[in-house]
Amino acid sequence: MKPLIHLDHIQYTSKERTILSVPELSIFHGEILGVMGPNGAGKSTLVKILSCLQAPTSGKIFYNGVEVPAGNVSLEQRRKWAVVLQQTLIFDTTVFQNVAAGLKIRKVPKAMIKEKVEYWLEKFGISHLAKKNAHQLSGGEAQRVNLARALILEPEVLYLDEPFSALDYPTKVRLIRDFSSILKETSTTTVFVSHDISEVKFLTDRLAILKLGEIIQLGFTAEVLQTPHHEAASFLNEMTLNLE
Ligand SMILES: Nc1ncnc2c1ncn2[C@@H]1O[C@H](COP(=O)(O)OP(=O)(O)OP(=O)(O)O)[C@@H](O)[C@H]1O
Repeated sequence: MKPLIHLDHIQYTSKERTILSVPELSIFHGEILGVMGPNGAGKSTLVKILSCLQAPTSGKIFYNGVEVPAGNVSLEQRRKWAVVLQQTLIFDTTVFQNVAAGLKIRKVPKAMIKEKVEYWLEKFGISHLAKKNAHQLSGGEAQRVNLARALILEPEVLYLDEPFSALDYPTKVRLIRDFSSILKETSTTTVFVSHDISEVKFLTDRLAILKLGEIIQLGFTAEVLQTPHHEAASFLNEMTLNLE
């Protein structure tokens, strides 16, 4: 199977320090790839390089088999993906206008914007908030707006960098359940950075464990979690430590 995205000998160095070194990584159409690893392992750097927010120091990125000029990506190419971060980037206007923002920039006709926004507000269970100022939302509501704003653009790839980490547990569970069915329905190829094993177990098809800028294990999520290799095992054990 031909990958949607392929990294070939990607390195990112800063002040002679290697922050990321990925000899090879393929991401396939419709899959949800989880990325876990300790603080500073290079997870966000990987997402920034995959989404061309940051150019690698060396190496090549292929999208649908075609090399992407990492430092000089066209707007058309950039619009094929959406990035959602932990901090919600909400504009000081209504929820409706927040979700509509990307379509307006793309000059989509008004009637179609209305139809699409209503559809996505409904999908994320926030139709009742359409007229509310988005700055008055709870964290969970704001993250729903953020995700709706990304998915309304029908991105070919969705990059999520710890989008649920600021939410309380029940809010997180409800949002992840809704979000998981939306991702399955839309078959959106997704890269999902998380610190939470249960999130990763529930949402992802494959899992990459990163340590000191290198992928130390990559495989089907259930297999990686059940039979982690030596170094991945010690990281996963630390993740499940409790205070008792
Ligand atoms: N542009 C940069 N210049 C210099 N150092 C950087 C740069 N970007 C990241 N780093 C460093 O690279 C390492 C990896 O950072 P990154 O944010 O990718 O890690 P992470 O795995 O996402 O961490 P966390 O779990 O804490 O969010 C860190 O030590 C960080 O300080």
